[in-house]
Amino acid sequence: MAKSTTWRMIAFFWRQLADMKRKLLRIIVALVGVAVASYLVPRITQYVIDQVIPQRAMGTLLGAIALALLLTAVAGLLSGLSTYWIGQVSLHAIARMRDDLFRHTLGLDMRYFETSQTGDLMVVLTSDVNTLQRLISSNTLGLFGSLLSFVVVLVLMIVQDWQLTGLILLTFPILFVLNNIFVRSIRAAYRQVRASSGMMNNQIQQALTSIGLIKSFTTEKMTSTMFQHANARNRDYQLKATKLSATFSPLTDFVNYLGTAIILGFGAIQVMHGQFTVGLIVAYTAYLGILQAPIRQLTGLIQQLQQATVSFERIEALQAASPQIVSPPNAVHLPRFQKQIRFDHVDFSYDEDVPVLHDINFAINKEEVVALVGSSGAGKTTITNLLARFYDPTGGRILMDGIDLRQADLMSLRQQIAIVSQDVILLDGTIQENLEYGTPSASEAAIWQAAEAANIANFIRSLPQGLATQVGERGIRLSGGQKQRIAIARVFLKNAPIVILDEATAALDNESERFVQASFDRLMTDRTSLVIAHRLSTVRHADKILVLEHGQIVEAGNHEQLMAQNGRYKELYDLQFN
Ligand SMILES: Nc1ncnc2c1ncn2[C@@H]1O[C@H](COP(=O)(O)OP(=O)(O)OP(=O)(O)O)[C@@H](O)[C@H]1O
Repeated sequence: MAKSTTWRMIAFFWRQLADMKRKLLRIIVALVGVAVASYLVPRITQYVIDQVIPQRAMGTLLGAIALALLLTAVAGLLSGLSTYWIGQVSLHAIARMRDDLFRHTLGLDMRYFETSQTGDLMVVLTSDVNTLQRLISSNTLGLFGSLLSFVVVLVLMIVQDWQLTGLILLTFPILFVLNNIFVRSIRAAYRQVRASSGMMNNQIQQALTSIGLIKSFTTEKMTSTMFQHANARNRDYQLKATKLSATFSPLTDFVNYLGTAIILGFGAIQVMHGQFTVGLIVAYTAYLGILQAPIRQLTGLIQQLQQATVSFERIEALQAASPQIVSPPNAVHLPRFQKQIRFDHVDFSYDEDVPVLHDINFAINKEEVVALVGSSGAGKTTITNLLARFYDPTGGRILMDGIDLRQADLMSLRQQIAIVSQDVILLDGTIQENLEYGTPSASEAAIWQAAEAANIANFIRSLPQGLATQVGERGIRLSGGQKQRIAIARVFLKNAPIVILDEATAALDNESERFVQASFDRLMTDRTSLVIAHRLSTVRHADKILVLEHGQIVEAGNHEQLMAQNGRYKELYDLQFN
């Protein structure tokens, strides 16, 4: 599994890089340049020691040093350029991937978001993508440069002295095995560190978001003790990882030096027998460094690769999630709503075995107000969810002017529906930005008109910064009623022919309630409304009231008719009235 994921990941990156082949070629040329230069510089050192010094050739010395400097400078320039180019290529690929993933996520069904943890999605969209970014960063791709140098230098060394080269290579398996052991144990350690950091973060997040709860139940001490435990665990795991690193570094240094010792010992004996020069020993010591670098990097890369495959699998899972609620291939563009919305024998369940709506039949004619009443959990919100096509019925159909919603272009449907729900969502930004959300082309006059209609214009005018006042998390605190009226003004601007209202005026005081109610009434005028009614005034004036119980319509009619029936509606009515 892990292996095939690695291949899929490589294939994925290859596709991402497909239109950047010319840049890749430039990078490879630069890296070859670096490899050749890093081979040549020690050769010059060798030449100076073995030829120039014995001959006391001053002119040659200056030339050799100038050449070495020039080569080093060129290698530096090429290496800098390749790092930058690699960064360019990989950052482009990652940015594109992040865009694609975000767009894809926004397009997923409501059901997907309701069944996934927001925290998990955040991890995929941020840290999993970052892990992949690290994998294809300059550091890692730079490994190919080191490998290139490795091969070039190795071949040239073998040609020069295969015996000594063979001896040096003896230390490499030890280095590789040592690295692998380390990588494996440090990975286990870091897994624990990550898990415990995650736990700690969750605790912090939960405490900050439920600070009111903590204070009112005076659970500060309990909460901080719990945090202390998590923090201590995290510290111990970190320490374990640090200990591993601390042990490993000197060990590698020792094995690395073993290589130098071999060159020194073997080389010195050869020099004594006149078969080797001092310069060659110096050059070989430099080459040893060039050979050792990729081995260290390689094990680092294997570690990153393993982390990245875990991330890649999660990203793939997100990519594989495909929305069911989409426009069909030959979608009908819904013209502006004309006559009637009809629920035709609609059944629905969120989970297969728990039916929520059963055989729902009703019609809403143009400019009518249809109210949904019934006890909590009866299915009122679910009906509105189906009308906005956040979900599809599991049985029956919903028609708008005779067109099945599933046949319609989704945009053309949702643009005709405005929703005012109980939880008002204001964005971090100015009042104006909140009002024109979804209608960015609105003129200032239209904005004020909508604000007037929603009974919020006077309040906005009373603010020193007016429409430019910041609201949301970092802005001024608005009352529940003010927030709701901003949301209503937003809906006025959208000017959709159909409104879904979840009248949540219960939480408001009388004064605010009056304001909000007045703007609701204005909103419903000349529009077609489906209202989850909590208040009697709306219910009374509704053209039709549907009484829902356990997902079924048990009574339907207007207020007078239903009162006369003396059934469930009257019971609910009396309950509220008394
Ligand atoms: N996303 C969901 N996934 C699974 N079940 C759900 C989901 N949303 C609602 N339900 C269930 O569907 C049933 C109907 O819920 P719905 O929200 O439509 O009721 P409601 O009449 O609007 O209630 P309330 O007046 O309390 O808002 C309930 O039993 C509820 O638990």
